[in-house]
Amino acid sequence: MAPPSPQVSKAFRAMAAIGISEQQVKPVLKNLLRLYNRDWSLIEAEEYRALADAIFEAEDAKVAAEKKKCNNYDQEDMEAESHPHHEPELPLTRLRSRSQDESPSQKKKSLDDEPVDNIEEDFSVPHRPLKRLRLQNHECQVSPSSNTCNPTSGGSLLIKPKVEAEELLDTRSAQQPQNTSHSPESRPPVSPHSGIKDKGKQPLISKPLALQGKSLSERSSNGVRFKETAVEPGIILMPKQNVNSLALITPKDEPFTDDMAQDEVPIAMIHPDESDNVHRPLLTEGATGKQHDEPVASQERESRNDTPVLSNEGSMNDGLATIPEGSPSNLGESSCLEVASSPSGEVKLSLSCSSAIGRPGFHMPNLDAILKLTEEKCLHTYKIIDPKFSLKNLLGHMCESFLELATNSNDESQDGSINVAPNLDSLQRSPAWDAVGGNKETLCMQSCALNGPVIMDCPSPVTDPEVPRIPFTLNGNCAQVSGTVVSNGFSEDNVDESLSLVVVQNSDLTPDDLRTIHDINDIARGEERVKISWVNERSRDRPPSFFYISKNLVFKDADLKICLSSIEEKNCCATCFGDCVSASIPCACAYQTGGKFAYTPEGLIKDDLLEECISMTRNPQPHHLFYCKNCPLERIKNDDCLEPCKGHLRRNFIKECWVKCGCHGQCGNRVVQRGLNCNLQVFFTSEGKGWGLRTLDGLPKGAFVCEFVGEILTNKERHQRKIQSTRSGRRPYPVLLDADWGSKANLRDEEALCLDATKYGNVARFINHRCLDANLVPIPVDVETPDRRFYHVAFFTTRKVDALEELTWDYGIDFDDHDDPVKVFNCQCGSKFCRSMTRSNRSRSASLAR
Ligand SMILES: C[S@@+](CC[C@H](N)C(=O)[O-])C[C@H]1O[C@@H](n2cnc3c(N)ncnc32)[C@H](O)[C@@H]1O
Repeated sequence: MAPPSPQVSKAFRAMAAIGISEQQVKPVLKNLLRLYNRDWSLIEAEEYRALADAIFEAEDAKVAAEKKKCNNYDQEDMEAESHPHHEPELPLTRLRSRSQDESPSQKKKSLDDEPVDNIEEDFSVPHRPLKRLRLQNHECQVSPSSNTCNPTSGGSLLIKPKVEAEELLDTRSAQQPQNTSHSPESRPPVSPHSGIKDKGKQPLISKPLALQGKSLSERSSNGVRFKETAVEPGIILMPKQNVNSLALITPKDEPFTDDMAQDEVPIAMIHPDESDNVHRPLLTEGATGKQHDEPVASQERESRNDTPVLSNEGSMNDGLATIPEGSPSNLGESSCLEVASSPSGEVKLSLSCSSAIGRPGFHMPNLDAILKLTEEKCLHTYKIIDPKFSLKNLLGHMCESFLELATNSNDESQDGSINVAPNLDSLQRSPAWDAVGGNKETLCMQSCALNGPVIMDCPSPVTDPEVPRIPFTLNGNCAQVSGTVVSNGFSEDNVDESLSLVVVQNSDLTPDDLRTIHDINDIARGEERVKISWVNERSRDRPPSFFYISKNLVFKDADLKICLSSIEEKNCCATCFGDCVSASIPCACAYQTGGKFAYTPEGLIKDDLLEECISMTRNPQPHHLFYCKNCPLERIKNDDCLEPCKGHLRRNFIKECWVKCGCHGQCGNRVVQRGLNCNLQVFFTSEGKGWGLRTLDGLPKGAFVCEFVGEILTNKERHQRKIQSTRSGRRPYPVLLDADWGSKANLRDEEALCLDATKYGNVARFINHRCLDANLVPIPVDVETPDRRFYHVAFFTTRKVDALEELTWDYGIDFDDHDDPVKVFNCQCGSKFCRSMTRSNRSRSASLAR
């Protein structure tokens, strides 16, 4: 047993001095370390004040949760009596839950249940049995007994979507007492990749809410448990109530959630001075939509600090120069900030958020609430500690700065830092973009004000192409277009496009803009054998800009050599000729698939192999799993609280013939390497999933559709990107190549690889997730190297797929695993087995029961 680090011991001692036991300290400290990215100075500051606060709040919450629990139990007892035969309608997942209950993972004790002796171990490299087992497609829960490695085994695949996504608390957690009995019926459905989902098997403070402003949401039998889920960026999160601006230091971007239970108050808050009026609407008296006549954009000095605020004075229609500042790195790819000023010194700011377009359930939030929530996010993200901080003031400062810079002729930033070009999104929404095709002037439409997709008005024709204009309105709730209020998504019928246009010079287009324009007819830009069209029947959004590659490419550090010399006799069929699949005796390449070729002569994957792959993916058994002693995924976190390997799923591999084989290029055992051959289309989904991929032709069961192509990264690089993407707002879509990690002890970081299609990728980056019954299954395929640290991730149809049906695969997300660093989205897959859906159903019924 390794001793705890001196810092940990010191923290224990400091807490002991104020009467807090190590047992109380440990879980909170662990999570603070995570939250603070192991910045001990934050924890040690002010005599460990943050730590003490978090512990005290956790204790308070325990009491509150206890009360709630009692209430819920009473209610549930009543319900149980009135519905004694209620069964969840997910036989598959229930079945799996049962097996999970029997899994060794279930024997894991909760952190707080551990004897005091074990506490120290948590702060050393864990060589003890898993204290928590988690199983997902990518980070699977495993049995300690399965710590064996199968060199021929496949690996699990992982999409880690949107690390920058914001988190929501799981209201179910807040509303339901923790089920410690783990009865299968009471469990939520599990990830098809996970096989095991053991909620409540250990109390965990995944984030010290005292320092995040989050409320306590759940209490376990012997500790506090915070449950969170995530929501993708673009969704406006509304705190329910009791959420005040926090004046505290929070090292990570952990925004408030809209699932905060009503009686929960964020911990360690310092309430802002009410007299500060921080929650006054940014734009006053403008909620009527009468923007043409209303005065706007004057500077009204705030009494407290003399910063200008935005109010409605003067006409915004005359002489306003619009300066869109499309800065994806700051605002996210679907947002842009616009600054408009008039010669008389009036300045207005407008935030466009196109990701709200077409989002189901979109509604106009209250402006006060938006300001409040944004302030809270600022407080968290930027560690602003002044309780008087106000977004309104900040925006006022921005207007001031704009005026200063705009009127100072010596300031060089006029040409540099303020971009007169529209952002990409604006271009993409342009109805006239196709028509002008990148000519001297380009027309684009701006949409969406502070609070959603609002079409902006453009009453005056543009006369000077050097000064693009987007006269617009920001009235707090919605804007008017030609007399029609458009408040929720594009209402194309109502839009008078001529009034919503702005002239932008072609020279202002970024390379990203231009690339997107080139992609109009073929998103693959000729890189594939077939063209891939795209269509958006719901809005004017265009697909995101990225570099299309049809083959994986090493980014930098990946230790991957593809060389002929590594292909031995046994790895190829040098003596074959013609078509191996039609030969009477299977060649050496069929060895990996049990001496039978994986494909039929028609090029479909054979049914028995396919069914096995599907079953393994949807319902993995313990023997499908292995875990590494020193898991690269855990190691790269460089965490004091190094967790044991969460496990990896074995999969069946397909081995295709290749250049060292004697057969010809059209051999039936060369399917994936020939690339995609289906008529696919990228389209904008109607369910709020963004873009998706569909097939234009019907596909038979077992057909190869495409592979997941991207940059080959080490997981260390992935981790670094993840951190960067959180800052920049870009969304990484990595897929782990962890099939063979177990075959080598101490895999070096350069050997632990994954694929990232965020910037360089193929059409697979558009395939959305579907829980359990997806129509695609990913299968690892060996082509050019027997080294299974790298392989192709190929998608095959799990059943017959109709023309125009969306193609989906199960990312393996465990929507209930709030300890997972992957931030999940609000699943809209529509499957009756949707794991996210059943969770919210449970949440709803729990709240009904209250
Ligand atoms: C690999 S991308 C798929 C393409 C993506 N829809 C787009 O527009 O680029 C994964 C992202 O798509 C969205 N997504 C995928 N499946 C979803 C689902 N079932 N429900 C909601 N959003 C989904 C999530 O935002 C996720 O982070």
